[in-house]
Amino acid sequence: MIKLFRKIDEFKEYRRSLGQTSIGLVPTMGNLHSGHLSLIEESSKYNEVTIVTIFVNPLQFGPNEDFDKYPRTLEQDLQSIDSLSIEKDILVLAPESASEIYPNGFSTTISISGLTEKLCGSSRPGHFDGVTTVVYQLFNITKPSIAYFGQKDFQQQLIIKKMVRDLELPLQIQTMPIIRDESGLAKSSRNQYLSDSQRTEALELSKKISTIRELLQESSFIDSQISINSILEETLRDERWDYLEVLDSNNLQSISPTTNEAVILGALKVGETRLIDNQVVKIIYAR
Ligand SMILES: Nc1ncnc2c1ncn2[C@@H]1O[C@H](COP(=O)(O)OP(=O)(O)OP(=O)(O)O)[C@@H](O)[C@H]1O
Ligand SMILES: CC(C)(CO)[C@@H](O)C(=O)[O-]
Ligand code: BAL
Repeated sequence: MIKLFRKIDEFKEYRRSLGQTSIGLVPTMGNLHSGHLSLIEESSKYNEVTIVTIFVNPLQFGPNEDFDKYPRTLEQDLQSIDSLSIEKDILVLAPESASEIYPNGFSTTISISGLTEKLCGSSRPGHFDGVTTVVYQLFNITKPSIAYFGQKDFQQQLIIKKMVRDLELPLQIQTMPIIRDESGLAKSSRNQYLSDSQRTEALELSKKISTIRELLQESSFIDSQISINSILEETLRDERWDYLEVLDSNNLQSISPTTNEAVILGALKVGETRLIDNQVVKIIYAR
């Protein structure tokens, strides 16, 4: 059964009636695609009740970003969830206005330091404060046992895990693999801004990341370092690239001899659309 809530107070009352049952949370900004649906399916496999939140959070958008044009497609989203034919309960919380989440006078910011300054944090100042503030608020409202996030937003899921550890929040965080289309493009709501030729151009992102992954897999990190550095340097001369980096997947620090897993992260602007992607790879230090 799918049950839609547009008012937080009504949702909270229903949530109280559920008591201690296992609850999985899937926070989204809507315009659901197969990436989101994979999180919903995973949650409903392991939990009695799944809560999907659909909220385009104004706090995480910068002044010149796409908050106004971000696709809002609630009817279609409900149909997509329905088409999964999940037998367990799915609660969809889609607040009718931002004041449901941030009532008049709300003036708190949750701000995590350390992981938030680089990559998307550096090109989108304040973005992660907006994300952690809304996610904390959503955790508080929904009180899940576990929450599901996509690896596509790699930096985001690390930051959320850090928040949960630091504040000792009583829930688990599960990160789910990136769902891609047949061409290798990571599914993203923003893909729909792309023209056909831009979709082709967007493939540079996953291809470049794959090239670096292959280099890391083929040789030891020491051996591959020179070729990787020259790819990074050459790529970043092209202004469409916001970033392309190889970092320790645990803490987003530079790779060191104790790193056992790396993540290659990239952000590419295709026309007006900024897309992100990443791949995780085990590091080989010597052969
Ligand atoms: N391709 C994907 N595979 C797996 N999870 C995904 C994918 N795309 C998004 N998610 C996850 O779904 C959750 C909600 O993401 P969101 O609603 O921002 O979708 P999105 O498609 O990433 O949108 P955007 O285009 O704004 O980046 C996040 O945890 C995100 O990481
Ligand atoms: C986690 C999230 C739903 C918070 O608004 C958003 O950042 C997203 O969709 O990844
Ligand atoms: N999935 C990340 C949300 C954002 O780009 O604002």
